[in-house]
Amino acid sequence: MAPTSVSPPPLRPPKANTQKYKVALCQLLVSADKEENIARARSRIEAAADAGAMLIVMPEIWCCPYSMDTLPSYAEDIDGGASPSISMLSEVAAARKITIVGGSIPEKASGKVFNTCCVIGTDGQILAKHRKLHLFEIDIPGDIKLNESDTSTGGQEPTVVDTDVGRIGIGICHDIRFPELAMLYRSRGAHLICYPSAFNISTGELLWDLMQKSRAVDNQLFVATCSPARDPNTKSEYMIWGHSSLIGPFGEVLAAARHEEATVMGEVDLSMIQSTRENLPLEMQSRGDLYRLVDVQRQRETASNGARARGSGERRRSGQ
Ligand SMILES: NC(=O)CC(=O)C(=O)O
Repeated sequence: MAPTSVSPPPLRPPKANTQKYKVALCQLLVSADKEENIARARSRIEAAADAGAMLIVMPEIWCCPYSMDTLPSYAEDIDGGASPSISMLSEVAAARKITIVGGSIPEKASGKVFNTCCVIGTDGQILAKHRKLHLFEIDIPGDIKLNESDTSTGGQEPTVVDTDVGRIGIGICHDIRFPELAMLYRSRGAHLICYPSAFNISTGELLWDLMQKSRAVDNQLFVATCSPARDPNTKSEYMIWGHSSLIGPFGEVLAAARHEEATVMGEVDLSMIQSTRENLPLEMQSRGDLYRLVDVQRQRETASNGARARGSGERRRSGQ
């Protein structure tokens, strides 16, 4: 099948028609005690909502330590309704009428473990579930070695979701390294891409700022990242980088944490997307005659819809 190029739909206003709103990034200190983590997260989210945040972004793996050895023992059955972490997020979202990008938690489903982000709407319902697509595999001799695929399974679907505060694309940590995913989200009309993350100090110092700004400026949209806080007393070799940030469509740093526990707030002004794209019209300048993004998922859907339509046409003609 010939690839079809992808151009973005016009940006739709968010459901609540909110052009400007506050985002809170809750950079939580995470311990081995799940109940304590949930209680801590709840009080940070409530405090951020009280301070006016309409969108809260949580870290990658915030209900337990980001440790491949112990992760599966903390996994929760989200679809089976046995997830204390997601229940808490739903309760708070509904009570405070806020949207939550719920970081990620280990999810157990079909005998597997996924690294999963739930997006919760202002009525407390799960609007979308994103399973980390690209598992983190790294081996720098003498520095860091980690294989997420030893314990986790990768997801199969990119995630773009309409919320009261706009259209949001989701990636989890290592997903940020794949520019095509962010381009796909832009092509599907995302205003903001959220990357709950848990970068470590080996990669974070050089790459963290660079990648979040790149995803934002390449696609001329907002990027929000949220990490757990660094625990200076950790016995784990995996030392968290931190530095949760909100980046604007021109690469502006609108909010940034350091490495310790903190909630940082920044403002998203959706009109900045349009003005950046008018001031610097990359979309119009891009050379679609030389290169282009292919939305493989949409292409598959179109092909299978076409096959279904042809099948039913043939059945009608043959009187079946
Ligand atoms: N959790 C991760 O995916 C970590 C990562 O990407 C990193 O560079 O650190």
